[in-house]
Amino acid sequence: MAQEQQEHKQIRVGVLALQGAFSEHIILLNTLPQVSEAVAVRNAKEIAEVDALVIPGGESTTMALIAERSGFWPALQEFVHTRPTWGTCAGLILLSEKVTSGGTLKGDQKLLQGLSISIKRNAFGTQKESFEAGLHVEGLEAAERLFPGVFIRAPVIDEILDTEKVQVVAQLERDYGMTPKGTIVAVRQGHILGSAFHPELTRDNRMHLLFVKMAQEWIAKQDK
Ligand SMILES: NC(=O)CC[C@H](N)C(=O)O
Repeated sequence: MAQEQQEHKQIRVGVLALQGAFSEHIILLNTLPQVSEAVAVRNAKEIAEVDALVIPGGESTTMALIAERSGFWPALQEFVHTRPTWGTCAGLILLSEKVTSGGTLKGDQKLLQGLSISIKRNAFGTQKESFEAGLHVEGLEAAERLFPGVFIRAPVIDEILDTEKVQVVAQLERDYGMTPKGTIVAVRQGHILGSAFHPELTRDNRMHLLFVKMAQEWIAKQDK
């Protein structure tokens, strides 16, 4: 597990807990000394009390539906557009600007749209086609040690819509079935990070550290 010296103020991180793999994120975030506390976020009141947000994997359509029906969607969208946010898998889908294919809802899926990318859902097939891929991740601590990318009914980023704003953070190192080497699986745009894989399902907290440091730096710049 990665340990780092404190440079910035500790942050309180929320994990969207409407559905999906949120507890695993909370556990890994709580291993980091940079995090004062990681908590579940389910409504507008709770989101107002965190410095940064993680949107976990799960089912993007279900999460959107719950957020909308409970009246949480506007506060969630406002947060995503103004504060550090990281989406993993279904979270990445929700953060994208456009969904091109895959799944049942296709073009009319409700999205938070913080990342100028287009997404293909379920790009690798069904749950059975889940796999683990070693990844080089830009900015990761001890980057020579590949990150274990766990892909479960994962999306891929099929197009970057704004190449000036969006930075590629990880790509597949080889072909996986029909999905070719070089396919983009993690990106960053300003205060938003997105990954197609599930770092919360590993014992490696380096992606969480990467996000938390990114959030701390971004917050420190805003406070200046
Ligand atoms: N593991 C995941 O988060 C899968 C994402 C899911 N296929 C979706 O479309 O939302």
